Amino acid sequence: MPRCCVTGEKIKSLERITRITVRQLTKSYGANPVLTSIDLDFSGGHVYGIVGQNGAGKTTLFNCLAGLETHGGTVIAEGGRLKDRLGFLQTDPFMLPRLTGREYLRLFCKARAVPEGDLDVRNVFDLPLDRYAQQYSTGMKKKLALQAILLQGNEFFILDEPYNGVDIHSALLITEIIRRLRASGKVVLISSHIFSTLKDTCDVIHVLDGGKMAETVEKAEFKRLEQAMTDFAVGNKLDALSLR
Ligand SMILES: Nc1ncnc2c1ncn2[C@@H]1O[C@H](COP(=O)(O)OP(=O)(O)OP(=O)(O)O)[C@@H](O)[C@H]1O
Repeated sequence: MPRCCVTGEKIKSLERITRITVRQLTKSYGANPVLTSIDLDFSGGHVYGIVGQNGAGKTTLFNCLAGLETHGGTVIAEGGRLKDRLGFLQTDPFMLPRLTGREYLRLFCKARAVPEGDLDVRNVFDLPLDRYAQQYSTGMKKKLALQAILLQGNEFFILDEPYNGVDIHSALLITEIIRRLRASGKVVLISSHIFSTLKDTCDVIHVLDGGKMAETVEKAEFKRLEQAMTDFAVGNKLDALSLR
């Protein structure tokens, strides 16, 4: 049967994002270059970390990959249309007023035409689903937004600071979720300002510096990267405080 005749549901199950290729991605705000000639390769079953100082361009890169910003260069996905298979957890997820957590999850499921199932059973973060999501705490909003993109069954996950604001149990759960996404062949891209969270989950860490990809580090080299970052961050700055 030709692919175009299969029902929408079946087409979805055939699609699998196996590889994403980013070439010469460039972004400027006015005359201000923010990302310069970024080349990246992502493949299924891998977790990629992005680190960089505040303002290095991580969120801008994510917005470009998610199609929320115009940019130069190309983002090519093999195996399906990226925007139909992308789950983007933003740093501060936006919640519409007067929408409960349950309605938020339903909206995301409807948007992808996937069954929502029993949301109380699937409420892995124990969120108060019948409260207005806008009134959730920072960590609760983050967990609700993550839950929503997981329910959608996406193939490519961009997690912008997924641990930001969440409690210790949720952080442990998120780490396990990321491991399982990798095990089931998904592509996961994470940014975090806490090195240990990346060390635990990533296969590769990309270092973004002033909008340029400065370094790509494999797992075997994470310790060296952590030490280099610590040396750079601390240096002799604390001498002035006479801390020992
Ligand atoms: N809409 C915008 N208009 C103009 N400049 C912007 C805009 N969004 C971001 N920038 C600039 O682009 C640069 C990169 O910002 P971005 O938010 O991508 O950095 P980041 O690495 O995610 O930082 P952080 O770690 O603080 O979240 C910064 O200099 C920022 O001021």
